[in-house]
Amino acid sequence: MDSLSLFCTGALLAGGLYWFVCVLGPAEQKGKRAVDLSGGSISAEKVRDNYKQYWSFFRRPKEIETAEKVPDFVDTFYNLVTDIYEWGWGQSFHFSPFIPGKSHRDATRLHEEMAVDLIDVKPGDRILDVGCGVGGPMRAIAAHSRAKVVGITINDYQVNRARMHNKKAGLDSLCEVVCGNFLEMPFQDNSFDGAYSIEATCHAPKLEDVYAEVFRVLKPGSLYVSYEWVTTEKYRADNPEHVEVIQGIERGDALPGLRSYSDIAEAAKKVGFEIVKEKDLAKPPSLPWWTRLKMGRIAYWRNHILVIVLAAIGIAPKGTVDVHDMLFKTADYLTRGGDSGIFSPMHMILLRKPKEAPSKS
Ligand SMILES: C=C(CC[C@@H](C)[C@H]1CC[C@H]2C3=CC[C@H]4[C@H](C)[C@@H](O)CC[C@]4(C)[C@H]3CC[C@]12C)C(C)C
Ligand SMILES: C[S@@+](CC[C@H](N)C(=O)[O-])C[C@H]1O[C@@H](n2cnc3c(N)ncnc32)[C@H](O)[C@@H]1O
Repeated sequence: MDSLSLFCTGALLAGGLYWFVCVLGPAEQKGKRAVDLSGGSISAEKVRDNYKQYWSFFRRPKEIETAEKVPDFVDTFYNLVTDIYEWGWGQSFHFSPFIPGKSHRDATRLHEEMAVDLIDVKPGDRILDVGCGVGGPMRAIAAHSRAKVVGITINDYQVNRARMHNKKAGLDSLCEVVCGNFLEMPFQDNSFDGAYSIEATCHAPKLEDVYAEVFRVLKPGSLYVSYEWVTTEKYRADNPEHVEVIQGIERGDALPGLRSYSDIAEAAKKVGFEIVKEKDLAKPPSLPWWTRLKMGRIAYWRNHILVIVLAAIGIAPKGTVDVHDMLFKTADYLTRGGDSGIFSPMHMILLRKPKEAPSKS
């Protein structure tokens, strides 16, 4: 081979690699590139060990049942997955029903705006985002309602990402992000005009505990809406396939145990909320929320090859391949949960803190 053909072959290979990594790599809603994948606040060399530690929670079920350990385990999970989520999904870490003729981005935004419309918020009100991720919903909701949104997340890497995105979007005067545990929130009693949680309270070992905290910080008379992950009325605990799917969802999404749809209102009433409305937003006429996951399978294969290559050449932390593999399998369990109708990630409950405390007789 003469030097000209050698040069051309080299240039072609380099161009191909650039295209594969930098053009195909980024997510639909850009925020992260494959070459920037990290282990969140975990140093690159510790990602694999933390991944193993994450799995050990499931090998010793007694530990995961120990409620105090759950927030740490959830924090580790989000260190491992936050960059991959942003890269492959965008800045909103939740699902939404498919809407014909609308992009995923628009369908996501509409699902978020519905939450704030339900809690009847006025410009200037102070509202709480319980489990805010990197703030995709918070920014959409602040821009739509002009309310001041305070988000809380257990994961400090997400706090930094969310603050950076808020600034970039010019919404940092409306959006504030706090690192903390939603089971013991660093906020005063009766200090919010409304609250919402989008696919976040499923990480609480006991739903009553997080609902009680939201109840405490809300002003009397104000509203709270939550989109809950639940098993539906179609779930049968004696069907091995159902059990496999639900356990697969729990393991791949850091859940201490999925709740039944019928437990949600009970938990809310126990802490003092009035139930205003309850509806599974995944039910017809809504179109499947899992379409995007199902359609994305080819892209996820490509992503997997990319992650293997990047880890092999030392750009991505070694354990990223294991984490990506776990998510790949999780996507399949979620799709099966959706197809069979035994699982919903959007069981909506709208609650009011009564204007007056119930009288003690
Ligand atoms: C509410 C939660 C998270 C919900 C979703 C945002 C995420 C659940 C599963 C995730 C993904 C699965 C497959 C990944 C794919 C293999 C990768 O190449 C690109 C990212 C994925 C699509 C990733 C994106 C986010 C999810 C859809 C839980 C945790 C309570
Ligand atoms: C699936 S993400 C959803 C994020 C956001 N609501 C969205 O839709 O983009 C769940 C969020 O809940 C947060 N979370 C889970 N357990 C928590 C806890 N105990 N305290 C505070 N945040 C928690 C996670 O850190 C993460 O930000």
